[in-house]
Amino acid sequence: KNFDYWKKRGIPYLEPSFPFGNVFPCVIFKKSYSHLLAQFYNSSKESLVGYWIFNIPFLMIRSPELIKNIMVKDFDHFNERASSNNKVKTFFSDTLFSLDYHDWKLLRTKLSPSFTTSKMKNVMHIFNKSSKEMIEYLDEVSGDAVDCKQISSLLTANVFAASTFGYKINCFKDVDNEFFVYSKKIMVPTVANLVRFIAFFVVPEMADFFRIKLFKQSVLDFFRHHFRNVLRVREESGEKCNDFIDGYVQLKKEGNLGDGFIFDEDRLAAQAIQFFLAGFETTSSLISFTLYELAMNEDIQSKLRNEITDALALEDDGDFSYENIMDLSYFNKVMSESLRKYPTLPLIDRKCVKDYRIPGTDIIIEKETRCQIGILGLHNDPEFYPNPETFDPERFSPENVKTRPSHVYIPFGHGPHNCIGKRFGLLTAKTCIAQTLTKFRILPTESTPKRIEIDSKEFLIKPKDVFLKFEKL
Ligand code: HEM
Repeated sequence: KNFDYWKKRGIPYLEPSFPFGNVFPCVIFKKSYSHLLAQFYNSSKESLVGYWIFNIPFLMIRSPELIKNIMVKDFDHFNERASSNNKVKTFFSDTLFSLDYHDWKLLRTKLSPSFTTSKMKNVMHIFNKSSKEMIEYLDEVSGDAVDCKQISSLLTANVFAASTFGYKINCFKDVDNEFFVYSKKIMVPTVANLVRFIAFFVVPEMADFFRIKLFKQSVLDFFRHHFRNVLRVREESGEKCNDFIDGYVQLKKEGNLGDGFIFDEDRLAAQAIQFFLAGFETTSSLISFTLYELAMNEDIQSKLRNEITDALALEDDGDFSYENIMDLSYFNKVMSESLRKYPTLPLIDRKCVKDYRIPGTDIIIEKETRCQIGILGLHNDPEFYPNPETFDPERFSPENVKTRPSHVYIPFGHGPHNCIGKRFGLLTAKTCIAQTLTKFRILPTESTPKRIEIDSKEFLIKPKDVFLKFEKL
C-alpha cells in the first residue's frame, strides 16, 4: 500500500514491484548494491527521485545543490542516518553510525581528537613499517602474478592491528594469523554478509525484525577480548604510544560523558571495532584500485614515481613524513581520481528529522524520510566528468576543479557526519603506494582485465580479481 507514496507527494519515482520494491536485481545478486544505486541515479535528470527498498520509500538525492543543503547547509533537518536508532541492542548501537543525534554529537566530539594532524604524524611510523613489510614480501615474489586484493588486505590488517588493537603482527609472514583470519570473516563476500550489511546500514527494521546480528558472536568476542587485553596492559603500565589506544584509556578515565553516556569497556571496544569495520576494506580497496590503474596507465605511473622519488630523497631514513606525503600535488590528483572512479564506500545516507521544504519549490521532504546519495553514479556522471571511464588525474587540477559544482566529489562525505578516518585511510594508502613505486614497476599480467569487475555480492565497492606483476626497478 505504500507504493503510491511518491506519486501522492508529486515526486518523480521509479516504478516498484511487489515485494522487493526496486531492489530485486540486488536480491538475486545480478547487480551490486552500489551499481543499483548508480542505476537509480542515472534513471532521471530530476533533482531527486523516489524508489522503494521492500515497502520503504527512499529518496535518491541527485542535484549538487540539494546534496550540499542536506549534508551541510540544512544539516539540522538531516542530522541522523537511516541506521540511527537501531532498536536491537548490539555493539553497533554504540557507534557513530547508529547513535541518535544527541549521543552521536557527544561521541564524535570525544573521538575527533584521535584524528588530528599531530595524531596522524604519530602513527606515520605504523604506515611506513607496514608498507615496508609489503615491500619485503613483493621482493620475494617479484616477477610472479600477485593478488593485489590479498596484499592490500594484509597491509591494512597490519596497520589496523597495530593502531587500533595494539597487536604487533606481520600478516605477510603469517597469513594464518588469527587477527587476519577473523578480519576476513567479517567481510567475506557471502549472501549472508550482504544481507547483514544491508539490514544494519539501510533497513534497520529488517535487522530488528529478524534479530539479525552484524557479526557472528565468535568474531565479536575475538575483537572484544583483544581490545580489553590491550586496554588493561596500557592502563597498568601507564605507557603512552600516541595511538588510538591512548585515547581509549583517557576516555575510560573520563567515564561519564554527561547525560548518562558512560564509557565502559564494551562501549570503547565498539569504537575500535567500528573504525576497523569502516576503515579496513575501504582503505584496502582504494589501494587495489589505485595499483590497478597505475599498472594500466604507465605514463601516469612514471610521472608519479618521479614526484615520489624526489620527495623521498629529502628524507634521511627512507620513511615518508606526514608533510612530505600529504603535499605531493600529482599524488593527490591520482588518489582523488582513484576515489572518483571507485568510491569504495559508495553510499551516503541521511534521515530527515524535521520536515524540509526544498528551497524554491513546494516539495516537502517529510520527517523520517530516508535520503541516499549514490556516490558511484554522481562520480561517473558525464555532465561533471566527461568520459568517466578514463582514468585522468588532471580532472583534479585546480582549473578543472573550478569548473565543477561543489559536492559532485564526495568520496568521504561532507558536513558534520563526514568520514572521521579520512586522513588515516588516505595516509595508509598513500604510504603503501609511495613505498611500492620507489622499488617496483607495476605491470598488468596476461589475465588482468581491461576493465575492472566489481564484486556484486559486496556492499562496498571491491574489485573481483586483480592480479598484477611487481618488477624490481
Ligand atoms: C579510503 C578509505 C575510506 C573511505 C573512502 C571512507 C568513506 C566514508 C564515507 C563516504 C563515509 C560517510 C560520510 C557521510 O555520511 O558524510 C564515512 C564515514 C565514516 N568513516 Fe570512513 N572512509 C574511509 C576510511 C575510514 C577509516 C580509515 C576510518 C577509521 C579509522 C573510517 C571511519 C568512519 C566512521 C566512523 C564514519 C562515520 C562518521 C559519522 O557518522 O560521524 N573511515 N567514511
